[in-house]
Amino acid sequence: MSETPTDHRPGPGNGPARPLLLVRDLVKHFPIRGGLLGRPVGTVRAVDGVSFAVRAGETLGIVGESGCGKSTTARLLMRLLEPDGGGMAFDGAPVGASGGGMALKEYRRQVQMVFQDSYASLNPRLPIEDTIAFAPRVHGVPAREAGERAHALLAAVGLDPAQFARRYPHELSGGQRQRVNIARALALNPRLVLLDEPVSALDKSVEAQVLNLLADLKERFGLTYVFISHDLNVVQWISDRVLVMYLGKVVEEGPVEAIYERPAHPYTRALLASRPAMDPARRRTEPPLTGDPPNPVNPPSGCRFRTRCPFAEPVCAERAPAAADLGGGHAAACHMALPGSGHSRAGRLAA
Ligand SMILES: Nc1ncnc2c1ncn2[C@@H]1O[C@H](COP(=O)(O)OP(=O)(O)OP(=O)(O)O)[C@@H](O)[C@H]1O
Repeated sequence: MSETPTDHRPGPGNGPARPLLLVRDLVKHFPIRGGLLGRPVGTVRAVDGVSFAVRAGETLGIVGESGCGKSTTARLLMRLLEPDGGGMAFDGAPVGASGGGMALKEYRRQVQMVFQDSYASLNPRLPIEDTIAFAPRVHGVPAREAGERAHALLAAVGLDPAQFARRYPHELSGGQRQRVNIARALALNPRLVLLDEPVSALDKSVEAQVLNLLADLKERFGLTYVFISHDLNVVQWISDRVLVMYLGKVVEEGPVEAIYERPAHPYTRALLASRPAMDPARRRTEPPLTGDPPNPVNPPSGCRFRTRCPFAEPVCAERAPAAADLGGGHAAACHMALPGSGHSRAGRLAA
């Protein structure tokens, strides 16, 4: 390929509602070792039964406080970590499963990732055109073609190849380095790009430029994004649908308008009330988020948010809430959120 990546925009019979990635009951527990012998003394339940779908052509935002399992989920999706339970299917094929599934090598070509730390993910000893051309070379693309692809991608991310191709990472600004990382992620013509806090380390003005670039590239190449961030404003701007995580669980998901205008889970409501640009009138009526999340080694029984939830009732300690379908693809895992649950607060929370 001498030009930029293939256009993956959905064609006839290939509509945007089709799940490109299906994630079911994903689990990752990290053992904690202690003492001189390094014996297991506990388990961090980083991701604890997470299910969702990413539809072709959409941007799925994943939000939640630090430590809720966003990055672990991304690393599981990339298969940089092996899940302890659950699985994934890409375009209908089970990923990494023996017999008939999609081989990890092919999956890793179709799914690429951009990390927060723009410097750490680039090889400091390689000119950036060689970094971008590296993966295509490994996949057997001839050197000249891989070089042409690198130049086309540099141009696509707004870096003039004549000026930038032979530069090293330390000769670039943070925003320019993140553009190179985006170009590198597109070099194998992926269909899904996982973006883990891709703009969190950038100044606000540069952040806006990189977000606009990501939106343009998505449109131009028909990409699908999973966009992970703790910044609710950024997620609102870029996402079509949003997944809210708390202590290794999905607590709410839905179209971006539903999550931001009609949040149903007390955690989502508190998160939104805590963000800086929150509408002052609404902020006054919402209980703010207080304290830190509990230790994921020993999460609360029942609903994990109950220890910080102003609406918690005895039932919340007794059993974990199932996801209540609120219509239109909006769901919340809260005993109080299900309309018709008969609970006194149901109307108040779902209103
Ligand atoms: N390799 C590991 N070994 C042990 N615990 C880990 C490991 N990686 C992550 N964790 C723990 O798993 C939990 C989830 O971490 P994760 O990085 O996925 O959260 P996050 O939502 O991405 O947070 P942040 O925004 O701070 O990166 C945390 O309690 C974290 O300390």
